[in-house]
Amino acid sequence: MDWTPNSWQQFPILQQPQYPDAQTHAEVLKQITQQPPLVFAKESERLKQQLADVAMGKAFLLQGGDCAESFRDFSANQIRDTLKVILQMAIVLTYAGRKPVVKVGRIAGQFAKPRSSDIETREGLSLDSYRGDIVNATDFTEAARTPDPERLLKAYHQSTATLNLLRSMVQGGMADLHQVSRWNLDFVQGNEQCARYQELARQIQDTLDFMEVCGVTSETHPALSRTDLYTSHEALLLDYEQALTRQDSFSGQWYNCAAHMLWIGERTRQLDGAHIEYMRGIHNPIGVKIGPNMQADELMTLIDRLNPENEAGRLTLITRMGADTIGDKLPGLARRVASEGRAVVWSSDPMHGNTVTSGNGFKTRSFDAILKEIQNFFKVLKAEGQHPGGVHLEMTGAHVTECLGGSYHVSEADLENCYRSQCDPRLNAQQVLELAFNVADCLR
Ligand SMILES: O=C[C@H](O)[C@H](O)COP(=O)(O)O
Ligand SMILES: C=C(OP(=O)(O)O)C(=O)O
Repeated sequence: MDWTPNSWQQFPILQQPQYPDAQTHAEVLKQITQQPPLVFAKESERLKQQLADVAMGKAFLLQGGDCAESFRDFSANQIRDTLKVILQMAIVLTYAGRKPVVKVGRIAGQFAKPRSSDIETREGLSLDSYRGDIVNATDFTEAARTPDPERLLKAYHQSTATLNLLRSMVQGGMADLHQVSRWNLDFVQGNEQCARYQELARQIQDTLDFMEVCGVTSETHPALSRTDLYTSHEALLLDYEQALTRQDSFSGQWYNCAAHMLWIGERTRQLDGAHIEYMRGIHNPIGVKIGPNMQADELMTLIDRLNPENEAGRLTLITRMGADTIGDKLPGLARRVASEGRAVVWSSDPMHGNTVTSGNGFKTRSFDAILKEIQNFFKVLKAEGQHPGGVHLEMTGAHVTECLGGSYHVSEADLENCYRSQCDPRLNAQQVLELAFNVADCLR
């Protein structure tokens, strides 16, 4: 069947808000259709080429950022801190793995959340579940939980402002390797990771000093002072994604211009569903979450639909199976993908299969389970002769206490100190750096 940006409307769809004010919803979508794109097709193609290197084992993918961006926490400092923690993790991984690290943020558009239940009930009152700031608000009142179409426009504008600042920061000097040892390490002071990071920074500085003597500086080699940071989000609200789907004037191909990379969530990847239909037609690099119930035949059909040309870099399979389940479930899938010669990036999301409720009622994840899922991911793929290509993390540069453990030993009692996530628990900056050193050990 021919694909068009709206052909998904002919297919069954899950996880969409029901807007009581349908007219305003239609008007807002029309306005978004007239807004400028956030990214260009050529940038998405460049990311696809870099992901092709990941698929071939020549680079590593780091994808991370907020569970859900929020209107409340939107600020320059928050964007800077998230970027910083992505760059720091990337430096640790680059140095350890001796391979380029492709950096993709869950940022500048990661607003919409799929939920396990459409309804939340508290003390006998049932309201719509919170679905991300792009849809409704967290307060438990009928007004706050009613989907408000104006939020689509607000999310679009916040995404553009976020991306604008990110572009300035990564091109304007913040990613300069010479800065690396000078970055304010407040967030790791006193922690054993601080000494490890400073030692790494010292080694990089030594190398840079040597290169400078040889005439290689940021001026002669701008790559030392700049980097690429790509954006990504879950393509969940298809009417919003459609409004930002544009035809490239050079190639005539369609691209989602709201982000460089989009992924399909575990809850919306039905083979005959609207999300697969939409994603098959856009030419961006795309990801799909692979939970523990995925069967090998189903996975092969999914790959055929989403990447019929077997283009390397087009498709990233993001496993999220649970630390204790991945060892049983992934080998069969990896073997089948390899035996049929499919060029995919394998990436590990160690967050979504390890969510638990703490004794004191917080939705949380333990650092140990997160690390264990990544270690098992590496173990399985190496045993199957496949490249463990990347990690996909919910993380923040802020000092939150949302995930348990790590070398600061965040305990159940600590969770209430700074639990700010509006949906799922994120790793904080210390936990990210600690995880980076552990992933680096896997890469070596
Ligand atoms: O981030 C992912 C999902 O939106 C989230 O895990 C769903 O959470 P729920 O099971 O509380 O709805
Ligand atoms: C919803 C998410 O994940 P999953 O689809 O794997 O549950 C997510 O990554 O935000």
